[in-house]
Amino acid sequence: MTSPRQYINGLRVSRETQERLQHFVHLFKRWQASINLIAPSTLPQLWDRHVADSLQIFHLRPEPINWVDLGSGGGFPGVITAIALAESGAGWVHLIESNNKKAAFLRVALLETGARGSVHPVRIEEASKAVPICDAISARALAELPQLLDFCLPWATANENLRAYFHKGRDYQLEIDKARGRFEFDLLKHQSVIEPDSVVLEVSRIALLSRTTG
Ligand SMILES: C[S@@+](CC[C@H](N)C(=O)[O-])C[C@H]1O[C@@H](n2cnc3c(N)ncnc32)[C@H](O)[C@@H]1O
Repeated sequence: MTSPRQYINGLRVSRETQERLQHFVHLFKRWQASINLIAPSTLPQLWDRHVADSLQIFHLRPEPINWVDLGSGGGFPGVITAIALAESGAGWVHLIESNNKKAAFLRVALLETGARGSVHPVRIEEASKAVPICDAISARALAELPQLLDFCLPWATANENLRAYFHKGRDYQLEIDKARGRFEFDLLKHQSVIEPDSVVLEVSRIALLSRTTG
């Protein structure tokens, strides 16, 4: 897919959101020429592989809430979620990205698309000091599930209704099994609308069992 349309991989998108997404893609391509925001080989599939993949998360939880996106990189899914929220005029996405060049891009992208979000150029391990409470966490292409759950703990402790959304590839069951050894959590698996083998894991009631690996 090379241009936005009303349905992006079956996910409905309003004209206003389409226009903001189109502007984001335009900016993204300009910045990608000078800093590596994504693997260059995936640039031709920017809409399907990155934008639509990110939109899946918003479609699972479209109500205006306080999000934290860990390791936002070039803005997937954090900026896309912040753009999707813009129409409602409520809710907010906190983008956590420690790389200064990427953080600079994210700031420009949020500003120029009128998205509802802000950038925190800090390590994830420190981020709950800047954003102590949230309703939802997302992370894509960042780490295996046990590490992601570890990152979520400060927010899960502060809000027992926290839900986290993680894009995962075909080896997701292996990661779930590893995580079960260290954490208690409830889990829903959503089949990806982009990649047949992939899922979005929705995790809630996250609690640490043990810090040791046995
Ligand atoms: C592989 S990229 C994925 C980016 C984006 N989520 C995506 O799906 O395209 C991981 C990003 O997380 C950031 N990152 C990794 N570890 C981090 C940490 N501990 N604190 C803050 N950012 C981190 C990196 O700088 C990088 O931009």
